[in-house]
Amino acid sequence: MARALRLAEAGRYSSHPNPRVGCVLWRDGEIVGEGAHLRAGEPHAEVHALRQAGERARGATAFVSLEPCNHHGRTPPCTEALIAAGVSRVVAAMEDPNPLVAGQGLARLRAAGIAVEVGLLQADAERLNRGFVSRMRRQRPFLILKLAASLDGRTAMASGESQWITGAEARADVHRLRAEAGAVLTSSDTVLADDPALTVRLPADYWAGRGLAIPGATGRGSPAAPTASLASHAGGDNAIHGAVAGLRQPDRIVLDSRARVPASAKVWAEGARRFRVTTAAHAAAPVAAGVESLAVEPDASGHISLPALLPLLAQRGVNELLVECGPRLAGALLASGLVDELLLYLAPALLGHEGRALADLPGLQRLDQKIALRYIDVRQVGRDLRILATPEPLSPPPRAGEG
Ligand SMILES: NC(=O)C1=CN([C@@H]2O[C@H](COP(=O)(O)OP(=O)(O)OC[C@H]3O[C@@H](n4cnc5c(N)ncnc54)[C@H](OP(=O)(O)O)[C@@H]3O)[C@@H](O)[C@H]2O)C=CC1
Ligand SMILES: Nc1c(N[C@@H]2O[C@H](COP(=O)(O)O)[C@@H](O)[C@H]2O)[nH]c(=O)[nH]c1=O
Repeated sequence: MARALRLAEAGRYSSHPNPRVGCVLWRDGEIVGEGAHLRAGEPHAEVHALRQAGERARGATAFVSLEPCNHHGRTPPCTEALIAAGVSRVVAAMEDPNPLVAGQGLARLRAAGIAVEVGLLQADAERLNRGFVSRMRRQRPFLILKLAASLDGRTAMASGESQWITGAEARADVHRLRAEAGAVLTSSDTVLADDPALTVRLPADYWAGRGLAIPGATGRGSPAAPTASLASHAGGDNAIHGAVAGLRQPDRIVLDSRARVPASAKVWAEGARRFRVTTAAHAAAPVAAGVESLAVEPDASGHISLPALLPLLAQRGVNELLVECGPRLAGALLASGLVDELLLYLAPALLGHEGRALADLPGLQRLDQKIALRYIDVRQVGRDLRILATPEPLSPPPRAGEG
């Protein structure tokens, strides 16, 4: 199963909106077939593994990182393929949270007389597909808030100047996060201040240095284009040995309640799905060609209602949402309890008290109102520190007469 999970990693940058899935077929003490799901619409991991195994699949055990599908989607059901191939046992790391599958795949296999087990390395499997799991179970994407700051927590100078606070390695790490995410979200104010591209721009040697060969990654300096080709390897059915599928560019989403972002903004450049989110009152305002305009009701502050927006993004297939914004939206997100993970890049520099804060959290007066975090991982990336933290659940507001 550990091998199946490693194989699933091959789809980390490409399987979106589908989950990352790997499959190993095991018979008489050896691997007879293996595969990974690389792209929506292309064969599932089980199909690749069965093709590689051929007749040797008969009587084999299939280790799959996710319950095999039992429905006709863009490809036929994997359950039928496993049954037809004569597999005798299926071990799945987790049930598929997709309501179209949700146990039915395992039930179908059992009904066909196949021995079925579920739950081996389940926590790893859930972590690998945390975005897909969030979209299916919570009807919203897994939300990662990324911020870059100086050691004294400043995200920009008072003038708004912020490029660059962190170094090249840390910024490359952010591009890797973008490549992994289904979508990158920012705000009107950040677009107006920075005119960000929000693209993945990583040279081929970045990936090669990580043991990954990504066809379509570019030579140093030029933008990475999405690619449809796969790396191939001798003897296998799909590209899974130390390779991942081609890069895709994440969707770009701009919160722009009053439709202030001009059509000339770099974020609207072609190469990915693009969404402008306004309030209904501004939904008809002109928008750049190829950009879908979404209307969401404002919240009490007059801005886009964040809890109302996230299900719309889930409906559009966004599994993991990376937010790259300034202190006001960051504060609003943290205060709303919608942040699943905070990634903070801290530069070895001090920018002084006049610089912009990390997160504006108006109304905090008492220590018990703090946004509490838990450090998950701390490491150095180039010259900067990278802190991965998760917010603790928000404490309920004090009742009248308390505090
Ligand atoms: N160091 C870093 O990591 C980064 C730094 N920056 C810097 O940050 C500065 C911009 O920061 P800032 O002005 O705070 O902008 P933000 O990126 O925090 O965005 C503010 C905008 O977000 C929207 N917004 C605010 N509150 C809410 C809410 N409660 N719900 C929904 N939407 C909300 C509003 O858009 P609307 O008005 O359309 O409703 C508002 O104008 C720039 O100088 C930029 O260079 C930017 C990104 C990253
Ligand atoms: N200043 C700053 C960051 N700023 C973020 O990067 C965006 C620019 O993206 P792009 O145009 O695609 O390069 C910008 O709008 C802001 O969200 N990021 C960092 O990792 N480190 C930094 O020091």
